[in-house]
Amino acid sequence: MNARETVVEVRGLVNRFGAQTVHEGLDLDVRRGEILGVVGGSGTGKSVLMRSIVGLRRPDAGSVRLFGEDLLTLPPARRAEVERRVGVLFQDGALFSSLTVSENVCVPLLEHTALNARDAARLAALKIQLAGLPPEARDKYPSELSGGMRKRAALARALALDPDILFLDEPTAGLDPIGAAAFDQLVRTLRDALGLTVFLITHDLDTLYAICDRVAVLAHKRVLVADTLEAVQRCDDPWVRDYFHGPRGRAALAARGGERRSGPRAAPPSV
Ligand SMILES: Nc1ncnc2c1ncn2[C@@H]1O[C@H](COP(=O)(O)OP(=O)(O)OP(=O)(O)O)[C@@H](O)[C@H]1O
Repeated sequence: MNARETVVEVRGLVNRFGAQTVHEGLDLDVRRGEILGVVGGSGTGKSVLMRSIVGLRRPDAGSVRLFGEDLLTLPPARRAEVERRVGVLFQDGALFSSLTVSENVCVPLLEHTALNARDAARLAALKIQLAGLPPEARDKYPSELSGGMRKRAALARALALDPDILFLDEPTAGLDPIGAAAFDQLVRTLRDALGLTVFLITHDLDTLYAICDRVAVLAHKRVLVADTLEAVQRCDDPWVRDYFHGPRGRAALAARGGERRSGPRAAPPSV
């Protein structure tokens, strides 16, 4: 792994919604093989940043390069090739409610590969297993799953096409502490085993401490700092101070020892 190779390069990003400016000259690099935690107060534009990177939103200015390519200027066939290297888990999971877990995972396989239905279902079964779901989950509908299982089903779908980079938008939100810890470890195991790069939006301090190599803080319409957790914590910004050194930040820090995942998780700071 070349830790310095950049797989996502965002430069001078500007995103506006009417009179509201969400990003103003935002720069960010994501390096191959890292788990980058993306944090920031509610509404600072973490999801909009993710959508801009994966080509779901055309920014008002600036450039986004994914694997060296600007998705928005690529011809459709080339764009589809790059998109195949990207797995996305949206905040709400975004599973099709009328399809079973297996059918949900088959959707990208049938859309982007020449597999027939039977082979797609076989491959989907492997992805479902990889995401830590039992075989009996395959034929269940999303409404029949727990929140944690739904996240895993969405992860299985995000992994369907063997992506090189995984975008996860608050994957542990709403999970109980043990489920959240297990999901974190699954993400790290997948990164280690598959050599994935992970862009992980979170409010969860425990996730940052447990699995992130670097942390990017969104504030003041840009990335305030992107560095190791230790370096970020030294950043002299009021939001960073409150987030990391407020009561919940201290609780998460105190839990960093062996008991980190067995005790209560720090709740997200109110933002
Ligand atoms: N399609 C849209 N139309 C208008 N405004 C939007 C749209 N999408 C996002 N916004 C606004 O952009 C801002 C950033 O939204 P975004 O969802 O990226 O925030 P976030 O940092 O992910 O927040 P949270 O942590 O609460 O999920 C918000 O004020 C939101 O209302």
